[in-house]
Amino acid sequence: MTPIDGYPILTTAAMRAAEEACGDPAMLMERAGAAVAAAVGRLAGGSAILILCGPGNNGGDGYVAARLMTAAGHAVRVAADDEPRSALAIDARRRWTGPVEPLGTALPAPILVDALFGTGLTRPLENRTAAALHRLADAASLRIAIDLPSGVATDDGTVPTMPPRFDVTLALAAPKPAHLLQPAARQAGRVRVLDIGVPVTGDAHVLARPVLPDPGPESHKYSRGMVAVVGGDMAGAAELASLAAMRAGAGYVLYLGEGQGPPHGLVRRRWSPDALDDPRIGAVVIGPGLGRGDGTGARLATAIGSGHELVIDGDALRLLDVDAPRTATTILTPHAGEFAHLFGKAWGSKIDATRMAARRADAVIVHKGADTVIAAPDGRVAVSAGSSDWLSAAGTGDVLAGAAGAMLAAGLPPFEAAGAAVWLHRAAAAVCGRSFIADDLAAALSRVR
Ligand SMILES: NC(=O)C1=CN([C@@H]2O[C@H](COP(=O)(O)OP(=O)(O)OC[C@H]3O[C@@H](n4cnc5c(N)ncnc54)[C@H](O)[C@@H]3O)[C@@H](O)[C@H]2O)[C@H](O)CC1
Ligand SMILES: [K+]
Repeated sequence: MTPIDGYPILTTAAMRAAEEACGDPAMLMERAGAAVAAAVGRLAGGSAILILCGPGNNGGDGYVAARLMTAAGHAVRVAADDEPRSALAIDARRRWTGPVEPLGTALPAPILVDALFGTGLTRPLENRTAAALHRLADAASLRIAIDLPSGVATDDGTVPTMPPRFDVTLALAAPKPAHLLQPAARQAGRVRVLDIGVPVTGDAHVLARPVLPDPGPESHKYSRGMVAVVGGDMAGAAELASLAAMRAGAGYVLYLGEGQGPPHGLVRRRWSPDALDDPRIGAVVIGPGLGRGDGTGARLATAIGSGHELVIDGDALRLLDVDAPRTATTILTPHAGEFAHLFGKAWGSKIDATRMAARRADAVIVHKGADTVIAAPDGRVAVSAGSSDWLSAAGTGDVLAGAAGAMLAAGLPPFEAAGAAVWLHRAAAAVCGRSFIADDLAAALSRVR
């Protein structure tokens, strides 16, 4: 049972290919069932367990786990409506010698294990199946899904049938898109991977703890990274981005706009067309509080023309022509609305859509949300899991843009810089707890840095 950070994310097709490359499928199901039995046995303590088994190999895993847990002394019952269909599941069912209760009349148990459907779900659950699953889950004190909560679409995280909210989901071999993408991810609860000896690789990964650029004895403010934040109509947003860049570790932050006041470490200058001429600038952040008034387009054109590495956020995303050639390394940080404005209707999952957008814009894209997806033009993807719902507040995007600027200016390549910023932002939100404001979030970057 390992946490998912850093794991490759596999679609159904990729998972099947990985399984097929592994040889004997019966042995794989036995290993999957054994891994489930060990994990559920540990989570259950001595409590009674009810396993719901479906007609495919997800159900097969359930029958194997039921047999092994019973042999290990656990009190296990099995409920199923459909006879198994796949050869593997038929064999697993045959080797379960206990009774199989109908789902509709099965009595609840404190530990509910959902082995109804996994990666093979092709349509919504039948009403009676969904009703039984919800009834038994509601009555349980611990709900565990095997591979996926039954009812979610593996590859895009949509929910053909809304499953109950699980406490734990045991992903077999690797996480799948539905473990990370909303709304499915929310229903999965804590996701842990069970290693069943299937080697997995891919170019999409769960965002892992970054290696952050720390200063050394030889460091000075410019070597730590100089960030220029271009201000505009709303000084507060650009100031928040500036503060976040400082808190994320930049050695020198230059705020180019109106307004004054603390922090005293922030260098303030009015915007001028030659304001970005300083070659020591490592990254320019533009968009937070830029507004849409006169001159904002010219500021964006100056920033793009400066050749400095760029973080383009907020209002600047409304002005940007994503298809126009750019020479500078660029990170774009759209939320869903900005993403739709820039790239039109999304195709496929959020992972697919973000990957295609990164190729098209030739930029690293941070597609924000409760399931932030980061994609690079070369096809690499990182997905952030488990961010705080309290991040849905004004100004938190400005903080992310500033942090991304700091990471770029410190010398991280753009995909790594974006990932590091998203990680720090999420970690800062976690230490802020509930109902924080964007200023608290920016301040908390220092604590998680
Ligand atoms: N990852 C691994 O290495 C291993 C995974 N295993 C488990 O196998 C399942 C996937 O099995 P599969 O048989 O392909 O799919 P399902 O069990 O999810 O169900 C398919 C089964 O159900 C029918 N069906 C689909 N949708 C519905 C519906 N809404 N209502 C009724 N019936 C439906 C479909 O036609 C099929 O007959 C994976 O998740 C793992 O749990 C293996 O153990 C091997 C190792
Ligand atoms: K399941």
